[in-house]
Amino acid sequence: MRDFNDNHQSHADKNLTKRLLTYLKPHKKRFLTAFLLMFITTFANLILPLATGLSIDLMVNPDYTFDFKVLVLIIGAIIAVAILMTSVVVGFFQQMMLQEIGQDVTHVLRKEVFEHIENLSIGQINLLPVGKLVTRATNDPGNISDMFTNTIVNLIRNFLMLFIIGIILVVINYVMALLVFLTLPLIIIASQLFRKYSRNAYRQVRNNVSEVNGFLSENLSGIKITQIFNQEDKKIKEFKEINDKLKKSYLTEINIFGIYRPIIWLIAMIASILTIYFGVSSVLAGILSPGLFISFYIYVGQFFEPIQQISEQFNGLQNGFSSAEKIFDVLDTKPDIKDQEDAIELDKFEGRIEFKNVWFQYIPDEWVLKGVSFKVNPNETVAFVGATGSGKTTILQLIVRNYDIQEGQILIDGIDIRTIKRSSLRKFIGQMLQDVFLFSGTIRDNITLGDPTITDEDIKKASDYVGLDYVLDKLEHGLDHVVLERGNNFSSGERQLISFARAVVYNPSLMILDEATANIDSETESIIQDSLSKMMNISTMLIVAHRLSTIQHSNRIIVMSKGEIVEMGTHQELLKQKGLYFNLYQLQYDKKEGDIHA
Ligand SMILES: Nc1ncnc2c1ncn2[C@@H]1O[C@H](COP(=O)(O)OP(=O)(O)OP(=O)(O)O)[C@@H](O)[C@H]1O
Repeated sequence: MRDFNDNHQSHADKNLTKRLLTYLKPHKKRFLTAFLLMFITTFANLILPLATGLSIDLMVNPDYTFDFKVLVLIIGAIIAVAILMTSVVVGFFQQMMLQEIGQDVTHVLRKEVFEHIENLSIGQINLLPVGKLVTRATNDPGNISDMFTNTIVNLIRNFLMLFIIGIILVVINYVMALLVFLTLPLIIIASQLFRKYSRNAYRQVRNNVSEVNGFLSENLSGIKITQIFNQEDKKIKEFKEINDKLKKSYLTEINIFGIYRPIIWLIAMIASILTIYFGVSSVLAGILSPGLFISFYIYVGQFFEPIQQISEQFNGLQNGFSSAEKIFDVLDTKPDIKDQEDAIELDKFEGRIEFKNVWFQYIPDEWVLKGVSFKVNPNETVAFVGATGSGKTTILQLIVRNYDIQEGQILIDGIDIRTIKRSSLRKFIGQMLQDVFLFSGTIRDNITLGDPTITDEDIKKASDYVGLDYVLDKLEHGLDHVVLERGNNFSSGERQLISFARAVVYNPSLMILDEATANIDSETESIIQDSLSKMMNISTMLIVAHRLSTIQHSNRIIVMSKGEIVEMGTHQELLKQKGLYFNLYQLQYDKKEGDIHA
């Protein structure tokens, strides 16, 4: 699967544009109105220099009386103020409309990206760097919105201005206009170079921002380990390196802009000087009126502004497109585990589980489970033991269909799990995993996960079952006690108890415990085990535990080694076999053979 690389470009621009336009569709009317308003402000701005020139000509014309000139001046001033005011007001509404559209588009894109990521399989999510995903959900929608709100409209506005000013210049004096146009090749060369270098610089900035985001998100999560192992200086040095790289790329980008803008300004100055030289000569020769010369001069100043902006806006367009590509990459990544179209809804769960010659690999050609077969009957508790990495957790992950197997079959109550709706399957399963995750919020939020149908009474019952009541009693605000990010204000055992209550409150039929009590003291552990065995709705329990005392009383113990089942039986049966389980038990309790049989 792709890792949403920051460099690749694949989508054809046409398709990309088509797809992007679908996000504008709901705002078509507002967008077109904003366009119309843009035309109004553009024309208003373009009229004034011409009006100024014509007024000057009128003022210096001896054919008109003084009173008439004053009257024209007053009316002209009123009209100019009215035009300016209208332009400001219209500009305000145009901006408001565009910004609203931009925010709506950003909002929709962020939502789509997040919803899509939520539906990817655990296997796919494990492969994605969180920092990059954060960039996909924040910076990229922002770039697209900027493209819609600023770039496209202003790009069209600038082309329009360039075109109209060009015509006005030719109409006022085509010889002088040609002189101004002679500078265009220089501008085109400068703009091409600018686009090339600025595009590279921008790409560097993006990659470096992504790298900084990724580094921060990973290292802030792992800060405890950094501190415990005294690695702060090393991490600070590493961060300094990527931070320096980011700063350098920003500075390169700023420098490119810093060079480009004065170059355009210089060319504009050359054009202005030529205009003054030839303009004054033309006025003195009587070919051009003083007023139109001034209009021409102002228009020349205005002519170079859009030229400079167009190059920069092309970059904005490119940024928007490249962000769109990356977002669509995420959105086009199909979840690799999906419900079949005719997937069925489980209406009850009796508790039968069967693995039939299951082969599974996370990575091609690295088999983690090699032909695993076993059966679990209703009301049984089955434990999995074995060395680290032997495949115990993998078996549990497959039962909840976090991954699909490559060969064999997994049956739940005799039904292949690939034909059952995942949500329906998980409804019956309570999972207590090795890595407990708590969300920031309250204890109540963490147990109910926002499900309004779970009452405080349900929570109390679940808490009593798992021994969380002792923890809650100590807290002044009980269930409303605040849980900090990742549950950092609780001990590991307390965190396990909270997530235990979360698993139990949903009344699961199958309970999966993966090292669920590893951080809980033996006394609480036995209370929990007792309670779980009394819970009426739990028919089947699957346990992975390294502490063998935890699983001794299971109906069956399955011993795993290197992805295969090597032994199966009750605690006593396995001890008698004197195989791997016997060795594990001996190692753990440091007991002599005679003691074990006793
Ligand atoms: N997401 C993954 N991607 C690739 N390989 C994985 C992944 N998860 C686990 N593995 C590999 O699969 C093998 C079995 O892992 P599993 O977690 O099932 O072991 P386990 O028996 O539960 O170990 P432990 O007792 O340490 O929890 C290991 O070699 C592990 O490296």
